Amino acid sequence: MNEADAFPRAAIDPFEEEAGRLQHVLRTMEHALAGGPKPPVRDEDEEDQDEALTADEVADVAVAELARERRREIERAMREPYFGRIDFSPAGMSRQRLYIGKRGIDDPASGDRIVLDWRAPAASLFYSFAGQGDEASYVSPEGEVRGKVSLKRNIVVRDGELQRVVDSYVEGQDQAAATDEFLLYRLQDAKDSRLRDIVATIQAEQNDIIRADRSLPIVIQGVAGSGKTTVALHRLAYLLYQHPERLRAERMVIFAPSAMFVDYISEVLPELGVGGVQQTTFSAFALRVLDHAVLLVDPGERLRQRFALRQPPEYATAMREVECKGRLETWHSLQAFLGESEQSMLPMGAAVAPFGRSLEHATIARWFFEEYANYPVFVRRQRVLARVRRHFEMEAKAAGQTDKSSKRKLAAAIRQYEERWPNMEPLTFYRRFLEWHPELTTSSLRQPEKRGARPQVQPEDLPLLLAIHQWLYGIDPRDRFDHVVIDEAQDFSPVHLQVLRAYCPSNSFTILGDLSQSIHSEAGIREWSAFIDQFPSGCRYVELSVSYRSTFEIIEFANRMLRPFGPAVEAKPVFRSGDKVLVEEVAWRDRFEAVLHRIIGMRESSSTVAVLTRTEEDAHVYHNACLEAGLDAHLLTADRGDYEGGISIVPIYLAKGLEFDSVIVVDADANHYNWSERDAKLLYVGCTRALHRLCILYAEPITQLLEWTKA
Ligand SMILES: Nc1ncnc2c1ncn2[C@@H]1O[C@H](COP(=O)(O)OP(=O)(O)OP(=O)(O)O)[C@@H](O)[C@H]1O
Repeated sequence: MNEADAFPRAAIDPFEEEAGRLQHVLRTMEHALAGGPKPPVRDEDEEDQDEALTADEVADVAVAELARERRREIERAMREPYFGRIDFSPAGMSRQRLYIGKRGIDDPASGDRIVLDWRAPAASLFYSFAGQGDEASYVSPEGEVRGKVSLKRNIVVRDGELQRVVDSYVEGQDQAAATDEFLLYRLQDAKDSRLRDIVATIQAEQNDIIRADRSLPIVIQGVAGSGKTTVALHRLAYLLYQHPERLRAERMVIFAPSAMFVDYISEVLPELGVGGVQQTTFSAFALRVLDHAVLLVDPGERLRQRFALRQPPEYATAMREVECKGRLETWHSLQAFLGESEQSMLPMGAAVAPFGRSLEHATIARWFFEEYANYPVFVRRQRVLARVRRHFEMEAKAAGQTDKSSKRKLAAAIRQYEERWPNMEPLTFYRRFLEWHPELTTSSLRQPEKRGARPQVQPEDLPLLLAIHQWLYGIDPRDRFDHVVIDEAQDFSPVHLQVLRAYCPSNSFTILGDLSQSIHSEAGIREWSAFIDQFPSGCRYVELSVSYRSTFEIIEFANRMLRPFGPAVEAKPVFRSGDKVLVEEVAWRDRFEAVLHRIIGMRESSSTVAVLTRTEEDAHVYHNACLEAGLDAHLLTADRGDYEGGISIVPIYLAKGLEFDSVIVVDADANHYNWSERDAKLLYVGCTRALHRLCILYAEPITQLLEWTKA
């Protein structure tokens, strides 16, 4: 796009200039639509005849579908063809006006690129240029391109109409304030029920992560609301654009904390034009790989126990087990156990052939332990059995024993030998491993199995079961990933990562989380080094400290909650001021009335409002109160797979990762929140869910955690 300016910019009002340009781009796109290949209209009879299509017809259908998709893309892009412009003069060359959009657009007549895809190398200028001096550069496939920027402009187009033009940098003018103006304008919007893309306002530190080298694993510690999840999704879209030959969407995965969260983030990638990326939870992935041979003990029950106000006595033991199962030492111990188990995998004695020579144990052992040593155990078994079968068949042939009854004898001998091999179910080995470690045996696995019922395991058993599955079966090529994103990674254990690394041999990982939000502490990590150290050949570590979600007042308030509990990376708010955080005492008997009153007030200006309770039991009670008052409120519990927006009643621990325009934290009293790091983190998570308004209700005695913040 080497387009020289048609008009000297100073003489033209930016809005008028962009309105003219927009018309030109829209006309070009209309021409592209009118001139492009028209998909043939198929009648219903034809559609019914799919099975009878010839190869040429199949190819025609594929071409027609491509044409249809291309038209749909252009129609979508016409609603918002671009969102930014940067005027850049590469050294020794004339000025280029670069328009940046969600997708690249070409002028079909001239072949010129009139809009750059946001992921294109030159588009990086739009995100990395922060207006300190006019020098800028970007890395193109040919090398670094240096030059000067003379204009950076944000442009809002909705449904093909120009709405707003904000210059965040104009050569020779002091524009420092305008840099944030557009971001603030975007952040002030009320959000709907889904996470959205941020292509128009990606910040320099986020851009750096999105475009980071795919071959180096990256660990990101980001404060609440710093855009971790959003950035990870944009990174996937970027990597796919950048490496179309090496990466496939279906071989990329994002591990999210819950099915509800998967639903909440499900629209970002399609908005970015990316389909097919796997979005799942670790448990769902593990159960699928294990072919659902085990059932997960109700995960909701574990959460209810973990966040109950008073835990049963056996809870502490269960949590010690969780912690222990996540330690790398346990994984190493499992590997040692599996190494030893290998010795007992091969049946003792010879494979006795019905005709001719039998096979000595030593020969079979050489195959199993030496020749096939690099294969997973089950594959070794299959290869050995195939070789034994061939040997038996050859011996029978040599002995002239090829009639029907000899064949039957042969088959029986092979079956007999096969039956001497031990059972190769991962769970069998896991049970034996637990016998080695009685301190790790969960009550669920100790229970006698009902006939035909699938055994139940806890979430922390799954990584170890997967490790055994890998040892037995290796990795199915269909389960290999080109890139793995782990969100809320502070709740993953070192063993989770150790096991996942086998599914992604390229070590292309994006791992993100926030240690200040680690409310499942026994299950997760305390330091990022627990992950970083697992990549001896290098791993990048980045901290994101600016929170884009919440107002200045909310972030300041939430930060105070954690201060007594040691060093944490504190969130820095974007200077977006809003309402004061309201901390209000209510009489215990009036608490429902107070909440209803607040919900109704907040709902006037918020599309999403959440009432955050300390326990799931409380969430049920508040939900009932809302229903009785005629409010259409949704109860979010651990087994829910979708998130609907509107009014939500949620236990605080399930709200992690979500956000709401307004949040009411209820029952912030000493009975519900102790002076403890875990409860401080719970309140921190709750407060940082709010974008615009935060209200905290308590009945005396107020929790010390709040008392402290008031001091
Ligand atoms: N550059 C940006 N421009 C506009 N909005 C942004 C930007 N970065 C983040 N946001 C917004 O901030 C909010 C928080 O983003 P996100 O949920 O990705 O953060 P997070 O770090 O994963 O938060 P948490 O750890 O609290 O779950 C979202 O509404 C997102 O759209």
